[in-house]
Amino acid sequence: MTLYLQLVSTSLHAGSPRLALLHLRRSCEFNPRVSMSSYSPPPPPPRDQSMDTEAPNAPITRERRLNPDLQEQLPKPYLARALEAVDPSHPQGTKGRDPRGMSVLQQHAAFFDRNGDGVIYPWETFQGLRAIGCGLTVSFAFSILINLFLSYPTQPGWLPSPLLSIRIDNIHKGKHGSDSETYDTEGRFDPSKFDAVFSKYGRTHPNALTKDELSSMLQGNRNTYDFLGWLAAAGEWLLLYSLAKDKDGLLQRETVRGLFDGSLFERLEDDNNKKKSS
Ligand code: HEM
Ligand SMILES: [Ca+2]
Repeated sequence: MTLYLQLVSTSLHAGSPRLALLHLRRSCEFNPRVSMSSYSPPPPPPRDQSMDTEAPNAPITRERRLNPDLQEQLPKPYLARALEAVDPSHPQGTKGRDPRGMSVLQQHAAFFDRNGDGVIYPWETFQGLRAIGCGLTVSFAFSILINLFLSYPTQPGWLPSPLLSIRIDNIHKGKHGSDSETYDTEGRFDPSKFDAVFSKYGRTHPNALTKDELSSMLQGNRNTYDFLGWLAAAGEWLLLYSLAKDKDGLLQRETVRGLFDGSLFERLEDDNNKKKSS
């Protein structure tokens, strides 16, 4: 092509516009031999890294994976749900259950409000624990511990409750650190955090945790120096594991989803009543 353009200029200088025109047309014609041999593809555009969930220099991000396709499995997974504990197989939450206007965290606690007055006394926690199949000693110890821990932060004012009552309207104030962050600060259910429990730690089964995986999760969720949070989270998850693991020793995703909205407690109570009456 450069050759033809040179010929155009020579022809013009030689006063031959027709010849110049001919060379100009040739220069514009497609010449596959020339173009194939000298063609080099443009460099690929730089790879878009903005969606990466793994950083090469932070191997922990490769070890504890996120599910990059969650939004194809559940609408708006980033949106914390106030009333329903949703996941890809339950996009509407627990079917046929009335949340009674309560946040997902309130529903979790309300199972233990045995007379439905919005307040949980230690003996109600004890009765609730007994109802879902906990032994006498465990129920006694946990009812004291849970009410000791949650009573003061959930009171409406500065005064502590002498009877260690827990107020369900303020239960979000009982949140502690080193948890899975599935409940948000206001007690909603965050589907993306719930999914991360299993994408990060469910290595042997995608939708369940082994005992060892549960222990790694408890370690992984630890915030620095948050000793109370470590203890509380360990107490919650280990009690859950002992109550609701399946026959293979796995903590199933569906069991944990039910834990969050409290429907698991209702199911365990039913199972326990059936066992007693048979
Ligand atoms: C069998 C009884 C119970 C079990 C197995 C249990 C288990 C759990 C688990 C596994 C969590 C999630 C923690 C995380 O996201 O890492 C949790 C959170 C919570 N539970 Fe329970 N729970 C029980 C009873 C109660 C009771 C009686 C109350 C209060 C009345 C209560 C209040 C809370 C609160 C406030 C949270 C939020 C903690 C946070 O995310 O920081 N739970 N529970
Ligand atoms: Ca009550």
